[in-house]
Amino acid sequence: MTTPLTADAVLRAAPIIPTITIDHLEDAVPFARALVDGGLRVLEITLRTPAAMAAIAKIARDVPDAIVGAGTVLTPGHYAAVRDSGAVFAISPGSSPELLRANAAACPLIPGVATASELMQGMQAGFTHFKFFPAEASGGTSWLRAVQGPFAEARFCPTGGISAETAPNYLALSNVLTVGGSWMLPKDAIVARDWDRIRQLATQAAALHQKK
Ligand SMILES: O=C(O)C(=O)C[C@H](O)[C@H](O)COP(=O)(O)O
Repeated sequence: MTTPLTADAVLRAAPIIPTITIDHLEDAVPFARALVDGGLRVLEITLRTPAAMAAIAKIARDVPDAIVGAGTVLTPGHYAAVRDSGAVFAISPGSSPELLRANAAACPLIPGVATASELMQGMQAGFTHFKFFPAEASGGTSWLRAVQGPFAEARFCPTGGISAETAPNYLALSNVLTVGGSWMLPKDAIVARDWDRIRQLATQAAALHQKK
């Protein structure tokens, strides 16, 4: 078995992490290939559909350049299933004491936070890398700037309500390693299986990267 990537390496591997919901398992590989070909290799597959877990396993097997992880990891049970599915990382919109106790050695867990208290709980449990969710609704770049002082070691993947227009403002912050979002995945393109369009939108999203 290969050495697992750290949360830091996962979040530094691409400037933007698309948050992907897979309705049809047969879409998983062409969808992932389009994103990777466009320059977005870190993929968050949300556990919102019955196909999600099998989609992660298929992408892990068939798209070797992808760094595929699971999103919407809400419970230790989800985390354990994700770890066994071939996911390289697990990311959560929030954090519970039970989830923070998960042994994250084999598959880095990136818990979600939206308050200073949640950040303190996560850091006390040994985490330094977090999803900031829901980013726009929780204070956006102002929140991230405000926590730089008291929580200098914390690093973030802000997600939730971010667009192509606002992503560069987040990427300019020193405590932001990457930005998550679904703005480059329009529903009509997915339904039409227009993977060329997804690849073009991924290319545009990857170009937002400024200095990371
Ligand atoms: O399901 C999860 O684990 C989440 O954390 C939520 C997703 O990351 C956001 O829904 C993506 O945000 P949008 O770019 O606003 O679509």
